[in-house]
Amino acid sequence: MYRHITLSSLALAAVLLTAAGMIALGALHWGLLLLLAAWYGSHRFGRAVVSRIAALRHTASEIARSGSFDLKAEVDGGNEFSSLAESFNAMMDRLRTAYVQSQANETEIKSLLDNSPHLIARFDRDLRCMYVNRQVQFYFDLHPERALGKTPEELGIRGSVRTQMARLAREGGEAVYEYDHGGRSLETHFVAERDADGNISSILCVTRDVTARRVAEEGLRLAARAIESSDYPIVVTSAAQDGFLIRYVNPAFVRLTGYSAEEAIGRNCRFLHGDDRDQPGLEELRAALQEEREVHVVLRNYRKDGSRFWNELSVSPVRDANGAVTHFVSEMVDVTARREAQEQLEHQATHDPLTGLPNRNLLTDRLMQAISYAQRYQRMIAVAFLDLDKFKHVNDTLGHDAGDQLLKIVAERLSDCVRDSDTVARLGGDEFVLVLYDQANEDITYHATQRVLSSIAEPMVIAGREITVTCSIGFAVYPQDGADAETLIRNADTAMYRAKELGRDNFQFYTEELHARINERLAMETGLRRALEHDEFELHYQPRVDLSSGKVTAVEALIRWNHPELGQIEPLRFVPLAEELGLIHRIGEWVLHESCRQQAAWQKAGVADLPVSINISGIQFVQKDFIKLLSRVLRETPLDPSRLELEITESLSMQDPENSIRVLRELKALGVRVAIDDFGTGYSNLHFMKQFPVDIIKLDRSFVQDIVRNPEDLAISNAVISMAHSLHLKVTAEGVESVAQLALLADHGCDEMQGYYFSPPLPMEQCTALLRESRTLPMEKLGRRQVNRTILLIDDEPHVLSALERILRRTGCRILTANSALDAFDLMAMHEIGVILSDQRMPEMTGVEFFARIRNMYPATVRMILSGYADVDAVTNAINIGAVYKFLNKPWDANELCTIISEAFDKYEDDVLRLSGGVERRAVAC
Ligand SMILES: Nc1nc2c(ncn2[C@@H]2O[C@H](COP(=O)(O)O[C@H]3[C@@H](O)[C@H](n4cnc5c(=O)[nH]c(N)nc54)O[C@@H]3COP(=O)(O)O)[C@@H](O)[C@H]2O)c(=O)[nH]1
Repeated sequence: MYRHITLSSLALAAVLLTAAGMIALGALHWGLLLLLAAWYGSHRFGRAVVSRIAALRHTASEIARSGSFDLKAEVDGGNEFSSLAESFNAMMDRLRTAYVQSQANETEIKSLLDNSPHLIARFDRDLRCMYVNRQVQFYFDLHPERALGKTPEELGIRGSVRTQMARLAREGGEAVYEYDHGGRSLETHFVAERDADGNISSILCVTRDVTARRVAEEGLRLAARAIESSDYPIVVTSAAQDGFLIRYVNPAFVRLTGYSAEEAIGRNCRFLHGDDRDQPGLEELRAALQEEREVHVVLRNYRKDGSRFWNELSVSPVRDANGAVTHFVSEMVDVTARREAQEQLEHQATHDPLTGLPNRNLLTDRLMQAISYAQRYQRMIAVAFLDLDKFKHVNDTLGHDAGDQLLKIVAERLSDCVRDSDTVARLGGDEFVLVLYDQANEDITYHATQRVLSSIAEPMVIAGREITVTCSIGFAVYPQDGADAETLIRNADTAMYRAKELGRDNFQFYTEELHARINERLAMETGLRRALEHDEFELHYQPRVDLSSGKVTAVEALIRWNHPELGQIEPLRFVPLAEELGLIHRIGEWVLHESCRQQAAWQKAGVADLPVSINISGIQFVQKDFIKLLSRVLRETPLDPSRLELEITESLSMQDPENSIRVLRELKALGVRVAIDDFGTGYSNLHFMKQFPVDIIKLDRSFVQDIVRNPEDLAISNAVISMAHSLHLKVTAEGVESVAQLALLADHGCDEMQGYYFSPPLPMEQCTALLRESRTLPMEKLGRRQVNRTILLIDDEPHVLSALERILRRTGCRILTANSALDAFDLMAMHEIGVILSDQRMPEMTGVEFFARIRNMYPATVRMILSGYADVDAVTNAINIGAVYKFLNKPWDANELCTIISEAFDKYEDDVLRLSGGVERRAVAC
């Protein structure tokens, strides 16, 4: 029984184990039913075990009913049934563990499938949906349960996809298929699954949405196409760690730079900068690349052929998914045309269009910069204001084109005269400004100025004619003459005016005194405009004297301006200003009227009937209706035209000689007398002089001033007198101040004199008195007195002179003495001297030097040196050139000296005779 029970128990255990196995496989329900069946089967094993088995069965059926693995079989009694119950309980524990694990796995798989972003489905061979995860909701808008059992068509899958699935279900294999579904791009991976026998059991489908990827790919494709076909050059470079090397260039880059893609790729973009590395944009670009940020710069780049272009460059970093910069994309825009247009505009705003030089704006800018530099480093700057002399004349005579050409040449010459670092600007017209930086001293400025003056004065060929212009320059120096650009330019301008006043073709530095003069000029400008209305002008009269009779032959009317504050102003200070201001016509007319009126008054009053001469300004002379005006005034006064004399300067008459001839002829036709004033200072053309219908030539004061001592002045005066006489003109010497000048001029045949020696210009009343008393020049003053055999002794030691005088009295000749060479000149001018005995050592000049001059002025004189010292070279030279006849030593032998002097007079008389071509010896009485 026991064995039977045991066997029964074993059979039961086997059944239970089988049941357990079934349970373990997940068929718990069925296991319990089998257990009950086994239990019924074992009923036959006896009633003894019935109750235990009943208990065990009860436990098992409770477990089956409740599904709870926590119920336990009773394990008491210590027999086989207890052991069975224990095993039962242990089995249930393991079943519970397996069950829990299986539940967890199932949940996990379901969760994985449901959480997959892809749609996963399985179809059976008949293509009915067996399984689908919950993504079906997203992809096909279906609840998963409603999809089960559906065919692809019922799920909306048709056409080629459906055909593909059917093929796989038939033939097996796998396939990837992309298709459009409801506007989205889906990609499904189909796999035909096989069972253990290798038969196709199902089709597994994994579908994913590739819309975003496709859009991105399309975007990339379009971007690549756009970049390739873009007109703007595009360059992609690597990031810093890879050395910013070019990875890509588009065709527009190739077109712009001339570099092929192969030549550019792998290089750093810096090859596009050439040697032009010092560009502000490059600094900015480098900083932006280091800081991995966008940047926009404009650079000068160079093509493969070396030509320059302006590149407006925009660089942007490209970042990867992690935000790290991997590349830079640069877009280039060729802005050369725009830049050049802009540069041209800027150039036009800052440069003079004719010469290309900086204009006033740029000049002021540069000067301001220079001043701040000079201030910091204690340097000097010279500002030169330059104005061409008589540029207007070139414009008027040759035309504006020629004037423009001249200005361009001047601009080039000025630029060549200064350093590259200096500035040459044109302010307009014929005004230029030079800024000479860093002038260590005035010497440097002086040399630069000399260069400018001589360079401008070089002849130039314009409109087929060679012309020469000069310029006047004024300087102002920083810091002493001004602390700002405007003041410096203004003061340089002031100095330039001074240079003009001083006769042009020179330069002047600005001074405070000049400033005062300019202020005065401004005051004069204002005053001059109202001077006529306020009756501030007056005429003074200076007599002219005939040198053969000593009588007054004419009076010259000279204007004076009685300024209410500045007092009496001489004409040289205001006439040029009146010319400049265009007031000279009215003033000239007043002078003409007043002088004619005065002459008529003197005539009427019986004071004198002499011509009155007036000065005519160049502007009046070329005035169209000048002759008409003259006739009117002569008529109104009324005045006999022969009683009016007009003085025109030599330089004015020679400016346009043909026109002068025409006007002078008209004047002559009117019956007016004409004098050429300041003769010798201009450049007379004798060919024209011959044709000038004039009456008098006035020898300029500058030659008269030094005529007694200066052989050249004497020679010029002589030449003027000879030339005038050969043209049958009279000569008036101007500015005669001394008897010596007078004597010498008379001796050389001068016809008239005017000067302080006889009378200064006098106010009308005083002149009337002079004329009324018929004052004359004493005749004894006229010409050198001729007394036979006159000797001149010259020595600065009075006792030597008296000793010589004592000895030479024996010779019977007239003895004149002088303590200096200068006194000797005067005596020579006034007397006819045959022999001169001079000391060698004198304060003003040596005896040899004195004789060299005398030889030129009075060639017939016999010149001897009497000296205690012998400068052998000088004396030998003097004897060789004929300046000295004999050299005598101190102390002298009285008899021998008298003999030598007598022989010297013989020689003089022979020479005079020979030179005059005469036959008679002049008086020889001693
Ligand atoms: N258009 C006009 N110009 C005029 C007029 N009046 C004068 N002028 C011009 O001014 C120049 C200077 O004149 P002024 O200062 O009057 O000088 C004259 C004399 O004073 C001076 N002079 C005469 N004698 C002497 C002398 O012995 N020594 C000396 N130092 N100066 C002397 O010379 C001037 C006369 O010169 P000139 O006319 O050349 O005969 C004057 O030259 C005119 O150009 C006017 O009304 N209109």
